[in-house]
Amino acid sequence: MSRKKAVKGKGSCSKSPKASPSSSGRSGKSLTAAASPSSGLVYPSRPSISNSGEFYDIAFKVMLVGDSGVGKTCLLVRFKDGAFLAGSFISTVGIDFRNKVMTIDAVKVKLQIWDTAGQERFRSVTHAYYRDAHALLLLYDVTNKASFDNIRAWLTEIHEYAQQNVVVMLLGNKVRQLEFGVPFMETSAKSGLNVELAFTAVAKELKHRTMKEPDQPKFELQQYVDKEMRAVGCCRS
Ligand SMILES: Nc1nc2c(ncn2[C@@H]2O[C@H](COP(=O)(O)OP(=O)(O)OP(=O)(O)O)[C@@H](O)[C@H]2O)c(=O)[nH]1
Ligand SMILES: [Mg+2]
Repeated sequence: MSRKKAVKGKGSCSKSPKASPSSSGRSGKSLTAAASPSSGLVYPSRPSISNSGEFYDIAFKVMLVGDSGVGKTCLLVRFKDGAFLAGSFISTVGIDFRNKVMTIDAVKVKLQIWDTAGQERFRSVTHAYYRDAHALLLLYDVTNKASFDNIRAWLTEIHEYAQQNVVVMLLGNKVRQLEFGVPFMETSAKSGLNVELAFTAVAKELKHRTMKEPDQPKFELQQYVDKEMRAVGCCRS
């Protein structure tokens, strides 16, 4: 299988407005070029020159959808650049994309990730891109009930505009928002998700408080939970 180089898109997390498909900027140009193959799936046959210079074997289009403010742009920036740009919220205008090449089972997989505007007024723009998407990440904000209540409406749109076999994943974002000033984690009594961990973490905290050794570092409950979740790939049942 021959390899192709990935072409860079751009994006930012609440930093600058995104280009709409009609814009003439760099993003707008990338968008036109990337949107053209109707199958969406790309099996490159020969290498080509690009900005990012990364080779890949196979490419997929992934779309981020969900209410405005749930954190789609931030999630993409975190995934692409490993950074969280906190600060004033600037809503995405239209649609934009960024590429990331990952190695999955020794295969270089390029994800072309489309960051859509959650605002209602851009819906007709984003609908046009659903058809080519191989996967949709549907986000809600765990601190915003309305964004969760709207999931059903988003799924209706997805069923209407996306391909039938599109991969859909629901993501509850902002789980580290500690606005109540207490450690936080998500659990599921039904699946068992994180249940063991929740009780273990509390037991550890209590034990450390009770049996405090003077030269031992302070036990940080949230840090422990984060570390354990990372160690098991986030989810334990
Ligand atoms: N605490 C916390 N804040 C977040 C998180 N993700 C995003 N935010 C904040 O939420 C706000 C909205 O984030 P965006 O990523 O711009 O939201 P969006 O879904 O792209 O919104 P639209 O572009 O309007 O559709 C910003 O102020 C971010 O800093 C998170 O995981 N935790
Ligand atoms: Mg955005």
